[in-house]
Amino acid sequence: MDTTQPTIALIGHGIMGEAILSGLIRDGLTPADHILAAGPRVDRGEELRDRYGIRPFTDNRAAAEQADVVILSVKPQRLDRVLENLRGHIQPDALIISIVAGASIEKIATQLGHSCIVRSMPNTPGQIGEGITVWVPSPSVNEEQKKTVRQILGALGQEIFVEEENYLDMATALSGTGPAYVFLFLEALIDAGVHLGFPRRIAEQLVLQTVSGSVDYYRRKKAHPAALRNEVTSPGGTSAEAIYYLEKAGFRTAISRAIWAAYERSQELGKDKPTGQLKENS
Ligand SMILES: NC(=O)C1=CN([C@@H]2O[C@H](COP(=O)(O)OP(=O)(O)OC[C@H]3O[C@@H](n4cnc5c(N)ncnc54)[C@H](OP(=O)(O)O)[C@@H]3O)[C@@H](O)[C@H]2O)C=CC1
Ligand SMILES: O=C(O)[C@@H]1CCC=N1
Repeated sequence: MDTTQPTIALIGHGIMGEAILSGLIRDGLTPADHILAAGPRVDRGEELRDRYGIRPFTDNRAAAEQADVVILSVKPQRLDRVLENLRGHIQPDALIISIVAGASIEKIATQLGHSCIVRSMPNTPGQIGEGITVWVPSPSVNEEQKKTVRQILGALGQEIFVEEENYLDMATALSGTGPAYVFLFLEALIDAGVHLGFPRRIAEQLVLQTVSGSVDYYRRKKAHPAALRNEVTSPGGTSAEAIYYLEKAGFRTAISRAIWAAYERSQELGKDKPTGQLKENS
């Protein structure tokens, strides 16, 4: 094992944990034997070892004790127990990177008894290096460590450094949760195509290329989305008719309210005892 390379421990090796470790290996940033992936299921650890060559652990402490960088990638509801268990088992100069929705730097620092923390919010397209991550460091993260953070998070795609932690709850609502909105929209369009009478395969092809083509067009034209929408919207035409119905159904308001709800939920998840209560009529 090359001792000059940092050792990275992932505490939680689910969807996002795998996205991070696969990105690190794919980009040649970390040799697989420097990645320790901890989680309760032996079969999952073995699956990741066989697929990537990483070192699996079922004991979080054993992994964290050896690591220069500890990445917290468990569900928010598991975090309290995990932090309590890890307290006193982190190297004094280790860097902690959390991707846990809602969990504040202060909460992690207090529960872990460690001050060098980065809070981040990636998203699932990071699994193919096409994600975006927003991150904020605690004051004790030094410049060298910030470089390390950029490299690690860069393995998931783009990364954006921010200085205000409140942006993290906002990013959780917009980009962290964002793929869920996009997939729901894709699903709704495909189902509408099938409802019209298209075979599903053709509806999927039409929707996928329309959405990806529109995104690429927007990226290249650098025009306001409303200007590009107007290009499609002839007076008295089909687009004007469809958009009238979407606006009448409260399309924009529904999206805006959904994102505010996700933002508030992210703030709630950071509280000591996050609940799973559904807020009816809100
Ligand atoms: N999914 C997403 O789109 C995004 C998620 N996040 C954040 O990433 C974090 C992980 O989410 P995600 O990867 O989706 O969730 P997963 O459920 O896929 O992964 C969580 C992993 O943690 C493991 N685990 C459970 N308990 C412990 C424990 N005590 N110690 C160590 N590992 C444990 C689970 O094992 P087992 O399955 O055996 O229980 C599982 O492998 C969350 O905090 C979430 O907020 C951030 C951005 C995007
Ligand atoms: O639903 C969730 O809690 C996570 C956080 C970001 C995306 N999904």
